[in-house]
Amino acid sequence: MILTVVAGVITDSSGRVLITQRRADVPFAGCWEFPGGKLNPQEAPLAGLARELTEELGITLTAAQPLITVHHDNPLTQRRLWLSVYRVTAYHGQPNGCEGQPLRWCDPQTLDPAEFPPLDRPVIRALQLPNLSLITPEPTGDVAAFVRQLERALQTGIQLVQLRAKSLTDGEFAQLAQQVSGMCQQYSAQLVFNRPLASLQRGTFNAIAHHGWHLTAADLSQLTQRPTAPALLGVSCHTAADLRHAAQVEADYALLSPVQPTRSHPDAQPLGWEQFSQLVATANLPVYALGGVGREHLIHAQQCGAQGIAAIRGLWRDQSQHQATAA
Ligand SMILES: Nc1nc2c([nH]c(=O)n2[C@@H]2O[C@H](COP(=O)(O)OP(=O)(O)OP(=O)(O)O)[C@@H](O)[C@H]2O)c(=O)[nH]1
Repeated sequence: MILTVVAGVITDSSGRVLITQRRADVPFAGCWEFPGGKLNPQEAPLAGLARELTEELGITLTAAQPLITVHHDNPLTQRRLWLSVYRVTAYHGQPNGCEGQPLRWCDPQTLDPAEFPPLDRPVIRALQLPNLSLITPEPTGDVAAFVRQLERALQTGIQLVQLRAKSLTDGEFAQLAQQVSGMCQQYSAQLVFNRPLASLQRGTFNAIAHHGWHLTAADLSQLTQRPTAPALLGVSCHTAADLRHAAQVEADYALLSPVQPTRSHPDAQPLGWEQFSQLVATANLPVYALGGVGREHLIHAQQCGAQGIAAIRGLWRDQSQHQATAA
């Protein structure tokens, strides 16, 4: 049996999101959740969301966009629950707990998945992650120029940086990472290190503040559970099996590639947008489109269910710099 639930993320003018507390006499009693509920038979998702938000909060929904859809299979009841979460982008009225439920407005970065039903974990991550993820190009010699260009990229609003420098030794990487880490902190950007799993597990870079890990698909396949160390764990995926494994080890997000032909992996067979959206639909974690994409693909990627786009070339230099270089 399939049960479809819709929920809405309502945001106030300072970016806080509204969460509500479940009653004492229902499953996941006392947990916090995003307001919403089960769809009635034959009901369209947005109509169901509008009905639930009126019943629960007394507001009138006027516009919403998909954020993420996640699912859970219960082998005992043989029931699959689909939870489709929308960002509410416009509504009338003032939210109230019409059913007596407590309400709270929270900074998304402070949401604690332990206080929510387990299915909300990727939903919370989707709210905490930005929609652009920069992967740095291989640093070539002039480190100062590399760091200057990174700062320009951060100034365009990049909030998630993957430091990828395959040609550097661990020692050289650590030196560069030290500088990059300081700069990312200055711009409130999250930083993940793309290094072999063994170096990350050895704690080689532990002294460098506030970084997460990014693992290749090969390294992901070595994991049987989420490593305890990184606060943020990103993984590269190319297939449905990779995505399943990423969700099993509770990675925070995946980069799914290549969506389109890309210069960095000329021999790889592109997925195309159709297959990309099919894979994202059952991924159960936020997914970025990677491979031959740039800012101009962001809206399309999100329409395909993605969190956003990840890119080297497409985000390292903005369009005006490309034109200046070409001129
Ligand atoms: N609304 C909502 N439901 C969620 C979230 N996360 C999550 O796992 N669920 C699950 O989705 C289902 C929603 O069922 P519900 O009982 O709250 O739905 P409802 O408002 O239609 O209630 P009713 O059956 O009493 O009328 C529950 O199994 C709940 O645990 C969430 O963030 N928001």
